[in-house]
Amino acid sequence: MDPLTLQERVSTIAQTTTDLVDKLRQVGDPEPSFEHGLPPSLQTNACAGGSTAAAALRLRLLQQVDELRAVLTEPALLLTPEMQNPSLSGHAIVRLGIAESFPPEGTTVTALAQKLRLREDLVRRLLAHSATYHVYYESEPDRFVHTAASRLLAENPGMRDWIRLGCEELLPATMQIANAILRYPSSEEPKHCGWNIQNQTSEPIFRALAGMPDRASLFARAMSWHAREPGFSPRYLAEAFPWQSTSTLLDPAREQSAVGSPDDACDPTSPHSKPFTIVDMGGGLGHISQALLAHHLRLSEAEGHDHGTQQSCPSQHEHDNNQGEYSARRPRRRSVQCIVQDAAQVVSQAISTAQAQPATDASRTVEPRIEFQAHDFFHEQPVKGADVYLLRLVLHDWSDKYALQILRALIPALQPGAKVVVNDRVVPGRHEVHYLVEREARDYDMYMMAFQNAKERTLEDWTALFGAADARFGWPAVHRPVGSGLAVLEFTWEG
Ligand SMILES: C[S@@+](CC[C@H](N)C(=O)[O-])C[C@H]1O[C@@H](n2cnc3c(N)ncnc32)[C@H](O)[C@@H]1O
Repeated sequence: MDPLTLQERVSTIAQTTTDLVDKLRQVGDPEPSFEHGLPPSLQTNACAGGSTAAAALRLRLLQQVDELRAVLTEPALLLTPEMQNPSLSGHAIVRLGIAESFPPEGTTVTALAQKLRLREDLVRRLLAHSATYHVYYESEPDRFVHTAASRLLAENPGMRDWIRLGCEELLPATMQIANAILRYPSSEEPKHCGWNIQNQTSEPIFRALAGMPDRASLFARAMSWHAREPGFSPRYLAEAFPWQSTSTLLDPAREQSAVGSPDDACDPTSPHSKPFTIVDMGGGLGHISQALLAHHLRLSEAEGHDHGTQQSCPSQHEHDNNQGEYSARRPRRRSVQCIVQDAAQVVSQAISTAQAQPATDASRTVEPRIEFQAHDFFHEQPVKGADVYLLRLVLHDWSDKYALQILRALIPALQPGAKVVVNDRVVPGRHEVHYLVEREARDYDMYMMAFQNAKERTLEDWTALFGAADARFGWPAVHRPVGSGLAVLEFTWEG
């Protein structure tokens, strides 16, 4: 426990504030405000840490202010935040259509209530409650205008879906965690969790939702919005991805040799002449594979290669005549192909979504390198000998019992040196990070517990899981991109 006095806390807050303001001035950004929200240099996932110096200072300030606030709060109120939160009015504001009907220029309560055919006093009370959380601002009696938060609510359907998902599915399920544990104390079954008790069904959530199209659709929309949050951008994975089949993230010398010489790339008998194959297991609609391929194309272009596809190999004559020059050239990157696997119905949706989208230059280059394949990851992996098997936000959906089954079903496909890349949350260890950073991961751990009897994992949990699946998975290379909510763990199959 931190023994700082109030005066010391305030002094550190003042110092961090001064540093932050200086940093914003240096980059020419305005200060944050309720009206406009955060300036560009601060727009990152607060709890994942900052990708800029200003964002890191903002995170430090939030932590210091949170501690000051908590130390000044009555313990009884620390224990009952659910009794005081913006969702008390926010959910109704979303469900009743107030959020999207609120005009950009602001409105009187009377006009808004008439437009929505709602009782005026109810609309007034909902907005007034929300305004105490800086969502709307009462600029004069009975007239409200937007803040940055309410504008986001008005303009962004994904934000509204996320609020509904939280209030209608997540929170009610967490309130049944204790009942689930009492009823099934040692179960690892997905159907024995809070969500099932709340919804009085013995079907695991995703199977049950298949029979509830409206709720399934809300779930899918909210999750895909959440996945686009800055801390979940696929670019973090793309940048940390082991692009060379035998490289490690931490060993540039090996990485260099693994790229292969130009001769390797052009020798059909060399392993470097085959496309680098990524199997994106539980890859949904293929959005992560698309991002990986687009990143790889940029890498190849930056290195002056022809997208890494048709590698322009010299003729024997050119080769003989230009041996010195040729050897001095930069190594080539292998071309990349992705195989996106998911449940059959998701794969059909992925194919029809891809066909419905208008072709762009980027999609014309990326899409031929993506193949969709229906595959249940509890059954033996059909794609043998790929370079990378990617599990992004997949294993956290499953208890250890089922995560082990997924990993063991993969083993027959693995060749020595193959990578299994996990892009998932790593719950920080004790005192490893500030508690606000840990809190976010632990909040999600509670949701996973309530949903599928699943879990978020610490690094020890991840290594123990892979070790229990098979000792040949080895020790992971761990990459924690700054600003990302997810880590990249790279296990190399030692075969
Ligand atoms: C949380 S989503 C992650 C999607 C994607 N990897 C991403 O990072 O956005 C989990 C995915 O696992 C898929 N899934 C669930 N059970 C599966 C199974 N038995 N076999 C294959 N895919 C499955 C779901 O359909 C869903 O697309």
